[in-house]
Amino acid sequence: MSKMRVYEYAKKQNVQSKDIIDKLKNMNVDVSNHMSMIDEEAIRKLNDAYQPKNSKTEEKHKIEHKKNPSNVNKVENRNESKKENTMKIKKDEAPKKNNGSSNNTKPAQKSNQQNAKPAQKSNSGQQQNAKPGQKGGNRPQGNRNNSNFNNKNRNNKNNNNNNRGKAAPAPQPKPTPVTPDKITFSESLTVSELAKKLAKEPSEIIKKLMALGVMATINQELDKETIELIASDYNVEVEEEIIIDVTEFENYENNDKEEDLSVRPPVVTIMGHVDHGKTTLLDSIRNTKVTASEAGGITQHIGAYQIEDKGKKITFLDTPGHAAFTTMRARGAQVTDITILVVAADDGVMPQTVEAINHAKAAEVPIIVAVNKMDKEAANPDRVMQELTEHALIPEDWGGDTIFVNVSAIKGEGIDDLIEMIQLVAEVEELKANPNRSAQGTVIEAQLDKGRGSVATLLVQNGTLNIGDPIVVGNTFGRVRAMVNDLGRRVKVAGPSTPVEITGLNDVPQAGDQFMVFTDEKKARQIGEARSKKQMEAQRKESSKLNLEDLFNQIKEGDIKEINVIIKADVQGSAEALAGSLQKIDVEGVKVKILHTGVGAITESDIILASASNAIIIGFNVRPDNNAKRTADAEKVDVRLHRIIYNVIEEIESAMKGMLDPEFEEKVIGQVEIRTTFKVSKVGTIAGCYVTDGKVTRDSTVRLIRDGVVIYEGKIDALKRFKDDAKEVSAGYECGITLEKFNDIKEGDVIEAYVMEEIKRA
Ligand SMILES: Nc1nc2c(ncn2[C@@H]2O[C@H](COP(=O)(O)OP(=O)(O)OP(=O)(O)O)[C@@H](O)[C@H]2O)c(=O)[nH]1
Repeated sequence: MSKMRVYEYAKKQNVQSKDIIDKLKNMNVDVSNHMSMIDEEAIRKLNDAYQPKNSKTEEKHKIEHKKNPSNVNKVENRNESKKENTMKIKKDEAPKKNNGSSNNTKPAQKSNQQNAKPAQKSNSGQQQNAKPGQKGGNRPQGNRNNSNFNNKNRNNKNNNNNNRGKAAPAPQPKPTPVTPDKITFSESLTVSELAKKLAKEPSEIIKKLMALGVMATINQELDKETIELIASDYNVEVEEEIIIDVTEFENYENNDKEEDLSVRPPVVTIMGHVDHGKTTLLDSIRNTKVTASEAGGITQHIGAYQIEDKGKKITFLDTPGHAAFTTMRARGAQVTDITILVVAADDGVMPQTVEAINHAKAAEVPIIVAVNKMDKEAANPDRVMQELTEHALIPEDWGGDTIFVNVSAIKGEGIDDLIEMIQLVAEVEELKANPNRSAQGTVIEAQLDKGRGSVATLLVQNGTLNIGDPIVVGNTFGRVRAMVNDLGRRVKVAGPSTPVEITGLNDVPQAGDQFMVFTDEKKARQIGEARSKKQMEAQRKESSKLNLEDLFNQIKEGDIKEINVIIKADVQGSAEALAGSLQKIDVEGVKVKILHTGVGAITESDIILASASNAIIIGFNVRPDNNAKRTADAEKVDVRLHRIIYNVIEEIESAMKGMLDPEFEEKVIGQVEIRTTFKVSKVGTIAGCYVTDGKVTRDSTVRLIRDGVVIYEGKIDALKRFKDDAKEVSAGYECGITLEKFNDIKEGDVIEAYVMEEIKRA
């Protein structure tokens, strides 16, 4: 073809006809409109003009994409596909260039080398060919930049199009995929993913796995060991990429330098046996030190408080008891720096004293012993010391290193000494933090407040917390809206070891949850949501795991049914009380299993957990949010809302009774004596009877007893009174009875009639 019309050429170059007309006019080629014919010479000139410009246009596109931020995603995707495309082109181009300049990855290089031979052949074949245009299709694609080639082929429109348009499929045999030298993975790979990475067919991998004794399907996840095993079979190195989980607080580096650190107040927990005076001691310390200095301050119970003595602060956790201490530790929170072990001087070491010692020791927290109730006549501090030595708490006076302070919490005696000792231990411990960084710490308490929403007491352990800080607390997030200290005063900042009550979170976190401040709210939200999702998944996994284990237990224990319950309450205390009461319900054969307890409204995640584990949700003084309601309807989850614990217990108890398979009991309804028998052909033996006790009914089950031995048990075939069928015959009457498929009836036998009755559980 020697000539073509303007619009044809425009179409070929993917430009407007007008552009072609303009260009031609600039070249002094006379054209009038898009239908005008252009000759070979003009086409050549146009080709020259368009070839370089095309690549420029591409460049321009790229730049434009980068400039336009709204296109970010698109650009990334395009770049992705471009990358892929580039890889493909490179592989095919490689034989020609074969310098690996644009692709440095090993596998690609290998592929280059391997492909080198056939491609060279194809190239040389082309060189031998006098008319390259005729064999144009055989050339590896990517020729569009070769203007020479294009020019020489200008009379072959199809060829030209192939070369100019998308990469033409190379007719040369598809190069066999090359096994890479090294593959990378993170966490795990499925069989098909591994096959792809190794450039093998999945079936081949499955066969290899079979040979190793692993029966795997194509979508099965393989662990590191198996991946390594398979890869080593192909001499491929495996590298595991560790993906840093941004949702884990531990993954955030704590790069405080020594010079950034300054002394922080100690955080003290008081533990001891019941009634040994923990609460009185806490109050006593607070009263002597707080109210005195902060006259007029209305003390607030926010779960922790601070006192100041000689310019030095001490933070006390206001939640005495081992439960709080251990719950926090169980959640990975180490908040206590010093433990005060209260032992009543008149009572000595008791079981919970020992428990407290063990908790403190396990947490490696130094112990100060406060020997309390010294005002009592029966006080015997020496005995306390003596008993504690058995638990490796040896007083300094006796050559040990445990500080003992004698106090009377009720009289406020010895409190100053105790505080002095706390300061001393704190000094030895060199407790430090960096106040000039974003805050992190632990939740001491959290609850849902009717007016204020989620309220959490946070203990700042490092950094300084400010009003307005974007924060992630456990699996919740938000912005610190307001901060109130232990005196009920609004504060704007809270430094290390300070307890503050904050509002502004989207949900209620749990005691012991960690918190962390982030630079912006978006990030906080992202991380908070991701953490919540992660926790939900973990919970779901946990529940299915538990169910499996329970299944096993059920088999062992003999068909025990259980009722799965999720409790959401307005305060942690109610949730725990309810959980405790429900677990105490005693219905034989059924157990209550508390899957989850939490504080706050019933959320969608609760419903999903319930749905996944077939649980009932109990809302105590809380209600489901709208999302939760919708999901509950969709998932058909039973949500019960209550305000009185007793009602909940009653409801669950009856549910538990209803759940049981009905239990039947045999109830004897009558006795019948056989006085004579008749043999009737086709009917069998008819017993002529007399009902001696109760009655016999047509549908009762009967036992034929001879000399005290049951010789038949079954149904009545016919019950007759004289010649008529009877429904029932009562004591004192005669009747005729035939038994189902049983004729060996003898005079003197006794028929016992009974029914099975369902027993109502008490
Ligand atoms: N005589 C005397 N009585 C005390 C002293 N300290 C506490 N008590 C009394 O001991 C009892 C128990 O005190 P709490 O402070 O409630 O003891 P607790 O260890 O907090 O008790 P639980 O909270 O039940 O574990 C109360 O009747 C107090 O008044 C003291 O120093 N001297």
